[in-house]
Amino acid sequence: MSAQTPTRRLTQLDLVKMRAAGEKIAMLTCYDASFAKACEAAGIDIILIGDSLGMVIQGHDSTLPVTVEHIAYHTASVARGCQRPLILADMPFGSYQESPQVAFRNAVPLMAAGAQMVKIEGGAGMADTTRYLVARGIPVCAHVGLTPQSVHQLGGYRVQGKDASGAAQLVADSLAHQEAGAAMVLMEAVPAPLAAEITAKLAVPTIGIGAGKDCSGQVLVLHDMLDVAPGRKPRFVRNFMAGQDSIVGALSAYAAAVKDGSFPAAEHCY
Ligand SMILES: Nc1nc(=O)c2c([nH]1)NC[C@@H]1CN(c3ccc(C(=O)N[C@@H](CCC(=O)O)C(=O)O)cc3)CN21
Ligand SMILES: CC(C)C(=O)C(=O)O
Ligand SMILES: [Mg+2]
Repeated sequence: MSAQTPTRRLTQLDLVKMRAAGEKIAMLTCYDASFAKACEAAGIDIILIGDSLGMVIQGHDSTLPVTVEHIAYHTASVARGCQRPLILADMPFGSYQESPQVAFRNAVPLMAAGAQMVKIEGGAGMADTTRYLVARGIPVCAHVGLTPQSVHQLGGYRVQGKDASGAAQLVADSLAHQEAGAAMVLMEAVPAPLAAEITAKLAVPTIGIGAGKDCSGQVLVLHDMLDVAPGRKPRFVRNFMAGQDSIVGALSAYAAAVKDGSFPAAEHCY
């Protein structure tokens, strides 16, 4: 954007235009106002207030203990810190699975806190919830593939869609959410060729994390790509702090690498 362009929040319509224009969408998780300001300075398009905050902020070993109140608190903090990025809030474990009605009730405080879209995990079985929220004015991003809130059912944080039936299921899951009105589909830890096939089949933008370079955009967990904590990281993480002397520099390097297609490289893919 030029300096003259008035700053306003990106909307789901802007994401559709970006996909159509072939401009990659750069998304990052973020949980507070100061980092939101840094994300904005770096040209990040979408900020996700992820339930990964349960792990990187709260120190739990899964995302399951995160509540609607936690996400709302961090969403309000992020919203105060930036003007341009689209604000996407995760619906946490237990806040939407029971029924579409419960999902709507719990999406309300997230939208009131400043979210423009909410994200729910799950396949075709959650499409009716997407439909219910969308019919009531709440844009939805569907999160398919590796769905961390189901870690105990999946038997760990494992790559999804590796065999033919798993791949067919992921295609069906993504199409079901699009048909139900999802504005965006996020795919986590799926083979790159499968994510490319799904992106080609869908009209809505797709966001990948460990899903190859052919998605419409990419997302990473902020603390992972800044290499805040030592230790083993998922294959899809790249340390963008390396060679940078500031946080905004690292975030800008990430945005640039997403936009020019150099991230993710083959070494980050399944
Ligand atoms: N800090 C952080 N980063 C994340 O990306 C993240 C979270 N937390 N919390 C919620 C989930 C959990 N995530 C994870 C965690 C580990 C792997 C992982 O290590 N995967 C193996 C793949 C194993 C296989 O081949 O099936 C890998 O080696 O990448 C993937 C996603 C992604 N999300
Ligand atoms: C890893 C991303 C996609 C997420 O859902 C989160 O940060 O909670
Ligand atoms: Mg999440």
